[in-house]
Amino acid sequence: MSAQLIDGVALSQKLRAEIASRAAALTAKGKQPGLAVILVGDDPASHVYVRNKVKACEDAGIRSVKEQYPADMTEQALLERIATLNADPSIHGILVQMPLPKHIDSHKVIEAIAATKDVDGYSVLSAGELMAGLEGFLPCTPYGCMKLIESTGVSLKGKHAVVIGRSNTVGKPMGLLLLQANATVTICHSGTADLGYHTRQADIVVAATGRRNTLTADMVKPGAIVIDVGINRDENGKLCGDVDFAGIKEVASHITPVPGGVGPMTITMLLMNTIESAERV
Ligand SMILES: Nc1nc(=O)c2c([nH]1)NC[C@@H]1CN(c3ccc(C(=O)N[C@@H](CCC(=O)O)C(=O)O)cc3)C=[N+]21
Repeated sequence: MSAQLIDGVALSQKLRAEIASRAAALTAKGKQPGLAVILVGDDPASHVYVRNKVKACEDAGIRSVKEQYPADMTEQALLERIATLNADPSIHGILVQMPLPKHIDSHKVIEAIAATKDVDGYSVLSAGELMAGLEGFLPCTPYGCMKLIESTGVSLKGKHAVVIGRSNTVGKPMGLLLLQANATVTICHSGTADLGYHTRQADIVVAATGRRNTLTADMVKPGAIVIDVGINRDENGKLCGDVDFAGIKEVASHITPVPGGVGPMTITMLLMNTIESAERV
């Protein structure tokens, strides 16, 4: 292996230690940070993620309130729960785990969360703040990816960054953050004609398609940084990302593993946003 591993667990540990000391300082002033996590339905992956988030809060001294509801919960009931949490001064962040059951309009739910508590950074206001270059809550996954890239010590200025994927939660905000860091940005997606043509020019590739082997070694410029946002299962049920790790690690200069890369950092930045929210009160 020639590439250096970008270790999301190690970076998370370092950042979570800082988060824990900020949480302790707030708690000493009688303002312990609090995060509400709402889970509707019984998607098994969602249960794992929510459990990890709650555990991470506990470890950092953030109070977490987990609310679990059946898949047939009405949209109205969910909106009422959010209204109650909006008004609760002990709660500084509200996260509604996605995806929601089909009969619930997730856009409406996200917009119901108080702007001051949108620690996921999913609301139209948070998205607009990022677009306008204003301070606001950054979506946790792209925020974590920026921290992972920063940790390599490589400056983004003048570099060509290629994002694969255009989701509202990852691809689009990722492109904006890279742009803000003075990279030249290309956003590729399922309609891109020749993906390899673009990625071969990239100094940094961020893969966020939710599809295994989206990026293979022949598509990577030697010395590139590769960030893998994917969480998929291979034919043996083993967790894997969007990139061919085994092949690309021989070509890239730095690469994130799955698991142990972007996933833990997503949770870390959620904790960070919750602390920032509590400090603003
Ligand atoms: N409102 C909302 N906010 C989210 O931030 C959100 C969401 N909904 N819905 C689902 C996605 C997915 N997501 C992950 C977080 C951590 C890991 C993570 O910790 N992964 C571990 C592995 C965990 C495992 O073993 O399955 C790792 O990559 O090392 C993965 C995925 C947050 N999401």
